[in-house]
Amino acid sequence: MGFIMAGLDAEAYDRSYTDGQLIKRIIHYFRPKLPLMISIIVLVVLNSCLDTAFPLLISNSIDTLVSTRAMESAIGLVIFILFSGALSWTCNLFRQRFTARSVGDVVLQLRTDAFSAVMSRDMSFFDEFSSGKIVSRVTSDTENFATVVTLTLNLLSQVLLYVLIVVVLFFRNAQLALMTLSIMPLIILVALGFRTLARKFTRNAQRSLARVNANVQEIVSGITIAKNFRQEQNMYDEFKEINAQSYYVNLRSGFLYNGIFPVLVFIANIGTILIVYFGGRNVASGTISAGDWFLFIQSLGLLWQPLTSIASFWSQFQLGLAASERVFALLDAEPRVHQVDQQPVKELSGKITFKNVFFSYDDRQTVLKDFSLTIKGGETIAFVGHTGAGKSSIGKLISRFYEFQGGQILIDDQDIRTFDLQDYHSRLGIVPQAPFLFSGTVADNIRYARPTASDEEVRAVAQRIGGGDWIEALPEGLDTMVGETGRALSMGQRQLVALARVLLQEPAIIIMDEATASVDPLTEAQIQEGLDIILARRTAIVIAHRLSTIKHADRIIVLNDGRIAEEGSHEELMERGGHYSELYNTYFRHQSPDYRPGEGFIPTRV
Ligand SMILES: Nc1ncnc2c1ncn2[C@@H]1O[C@H](COP(=O)(O)OP(=O)(O)OP(=O)(O)O)[C@@H](O)[C@H]1O
Repeated sequence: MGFIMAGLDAEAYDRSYTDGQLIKRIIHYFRPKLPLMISIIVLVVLNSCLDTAFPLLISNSIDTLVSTRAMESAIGLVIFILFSGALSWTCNLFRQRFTARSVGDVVLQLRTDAFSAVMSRDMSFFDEFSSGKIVSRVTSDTENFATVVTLTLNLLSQVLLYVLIVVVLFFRNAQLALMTLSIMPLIILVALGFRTLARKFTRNAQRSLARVNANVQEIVSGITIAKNFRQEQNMYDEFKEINAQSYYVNLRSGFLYNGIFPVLVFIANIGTILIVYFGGRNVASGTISAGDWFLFIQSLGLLWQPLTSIASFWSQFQLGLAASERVFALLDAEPRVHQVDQQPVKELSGKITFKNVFFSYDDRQTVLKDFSLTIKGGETIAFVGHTGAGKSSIGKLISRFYEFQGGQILIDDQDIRTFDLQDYHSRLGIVPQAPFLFSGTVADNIRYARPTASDEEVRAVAQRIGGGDWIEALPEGLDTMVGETGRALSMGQRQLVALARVLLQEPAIIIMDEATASVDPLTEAQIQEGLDIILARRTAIVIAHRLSTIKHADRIIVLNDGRIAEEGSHEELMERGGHYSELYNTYFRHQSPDYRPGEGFIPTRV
């Protein structure tokens, strides 16, 4: 049992909505479709009237059969059956078409909203939640939402039919009508009890599917590492377990749904037995006509149908409601990064000030504690420090990807929280450690920074990086396809594209997480040349891994456990013989051209 439910907990941003709230939200989406919805309702009413008239007319005809004009009534009946059949078919056709159109349009809108909600979430959201699960909210959950609406419309037509038939039956014989309806409370009670269980089971089924999606997505993205470490069997075993969970969860909900239907039909059949027996007695005693008896028996099917179909619909109906709940939770997820104003960001000199900043990703650990630092406009700062010291976190805070909990961050002496974030990001160039390229050509990827840039501008910036030699080395130059995530290019080439991209953007502040992957000396030189151009005249925050970058920086900041341990130039810090010289000997010294393996370390004066 534990295994079946493991990992199916709600996401932190999930929330529960009442049915009323959900329906209100759904109606809100349908408001622009009002004319189409009115047409659908008119067609539903017409359909239901025709379906009610059908048994009514046959019942009347049975009564007239005993009269002398039996033949005439039979012909009239045939004509009516043909006419009402054709009309009902036409109404149904248009109803289905209108429904498909309006539901399709709403799903289109909902999916667009879900997608833009995902796009606007801050980075903490993506760190916290698996991309596979987010994907399934935008794709399959919005699809399931469509089902709920289509079913509701079908249900509406059935309920209307139900009401019409009940009215007709009461007019014919109130006593028999009451008897027919006496079973109804029992059916409703069973259906309601089932409802709570069904919602829970369906929600688990969706979560287990999202888990399968997330697992497959992670495995496919990390397949190189998996193969490298020969983890195929482990991955397979993990998938088998998650897939088996999905199987059991679905099996359980299948049993529930399949079990409920026969129960409801059984209760409905008790109603039929009552009507056949008591109705037959009434006919024999002459209280009701044979036609009326037929009408009651015939109507029973129509009467139970909506109730039993509510139950059989319920699986999909619940699936749709749970899906819409998940989509709305995604839409309503609270942003963690809060801007207090939306001021436009014009030219920036690039001065950055941290004033007593406190920052943590979660409750477990405070990454920056009372952190203060001023970076002058145009200055190049190299952050160094042991892994986990907080270097990248500083970059993420300047990028405004995460919210800090205390203190102030000022950009050009203005609070970072007052900026229009889109505007601010356009002044910020970010070069990640492993550059991500989108499928398309090299030129497309460079142009990503400024879509309006002409071919000449793209070519010009590419030429500026490393003299453009690297473009010649690509099979089709700037038109070379980079493949998914840039897989068709070497790591060095990807870095060069990323540099050209940021150069085209002309940002005021550059945040660069320097690549640790080693590249050949020629590419290294091209990258260095590109960096010299990019970092000049801009504020640059470099999470440095290469000795040459560190030596070229205006200032080196040594971080230790979220605090500044030392700062100064390479020479000053080496002279001091503290934390930096220790780091130098451990990490950077082997990159020096003067380094000879086996000659030992430069002694530090700690
Ligand atoms: N998204 C995250 N969620 C929770 N904790 C995080 C997250 N990212 C980093 N941390 C934690 O914050 C601390 C600082 O991480 P950070 O990435 O800033 O270090 P770093 O100095 O850049 O390390 P490295 O050189 O290895 O990249 C680490 O202890 C890390 O475990």
